[in-house]
Amino acid sequence: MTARGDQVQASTTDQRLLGTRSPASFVHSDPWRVLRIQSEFVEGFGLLADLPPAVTVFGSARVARDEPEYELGRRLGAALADAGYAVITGGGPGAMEAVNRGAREAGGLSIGLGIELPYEQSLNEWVDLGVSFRYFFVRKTMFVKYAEAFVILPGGFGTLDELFEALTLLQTGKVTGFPIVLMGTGYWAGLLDWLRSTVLGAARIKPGDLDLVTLTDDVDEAVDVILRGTGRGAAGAEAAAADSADGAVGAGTGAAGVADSAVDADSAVDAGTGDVPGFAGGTDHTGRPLGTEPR
Ligand SMILES: C/C(=C\CNc1ncnc2c1ncn2[C@@H]1O[C@H](COP(=O)(O)O)[C@@H](O)[C@H]1O)CO
Repeated sequence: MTARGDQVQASTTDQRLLGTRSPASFVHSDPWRVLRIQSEFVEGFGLLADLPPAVTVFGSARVARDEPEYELGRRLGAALADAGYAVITGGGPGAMEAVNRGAREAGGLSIGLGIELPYEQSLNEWVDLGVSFRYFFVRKTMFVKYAEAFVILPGGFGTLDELFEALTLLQTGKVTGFPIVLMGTGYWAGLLDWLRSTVLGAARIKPGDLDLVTLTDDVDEAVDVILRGTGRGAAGAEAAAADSADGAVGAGTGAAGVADSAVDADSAVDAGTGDVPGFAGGTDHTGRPLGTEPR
């Protein structure tokens, strides 16, 4: 910038920064919030950049520990860990806790991306690596950017929001080769019927849009769909071979991709060893800040 004559200010930027005490209300202004938003992205990217291949699982915060859905989440977390995936959840109670718990118990990496809520809320005790976000939209970016697939367990508004965001990202081609598995045939049947009869009936979606999800009650099938859809393991190699024989390319085939230039192609995933080179900035399951030591 050049300022001459009347445009020259009486003080320098440094003088104003160092010499004036801003009113506290400044921290509630939008420019200040932009900095906070940026810092959440930086913290999230920094924490998660070196994750091994991961799957994000959504589901109700209100599932009790003695409900069958809790057991389902726990088995799913364990099966994903056994298949070599880190597991990412919202870090809360209910189905999120069940999935984190299953992953930890099976020796997998259990991640929780919490959200600041009006009432006190901490990450569940089964989270090994976690961070809490102020802003839903920043947290949502992390769920997509650092996972190769979504599994959606039965849930309420939060889960439905996450399901439909995932569907929209796939439908609009913002992400590709990104399996979405809905678990709980009985729970989701009514919604899928309505989508088929009313939404598809009114031509508000196209027939292929309903093929973007796989519906199952079977944990092994869910994992198999993910391995195939992301081109991993024996199931993935088989699916890739079938694709190349058919010359077919499309959603659910080949390695997962993200059709957004903001997302790095080489997102530092160490698929070879599954090692997690070193995390800083998060908390462990006791709430202690994680150090910079490699795990
Ligand atoms: C309501 C209760 C706790 C809320 N705590 C949450 N912690 C973390 N993530 C949450 C929480 N509530 C909703 N979410 C997100 O939405 C999905 C669950 O929403 P639903 O309406 O319960 O289906 C979940 O996947 C999270 O990402 C009770 O203590």
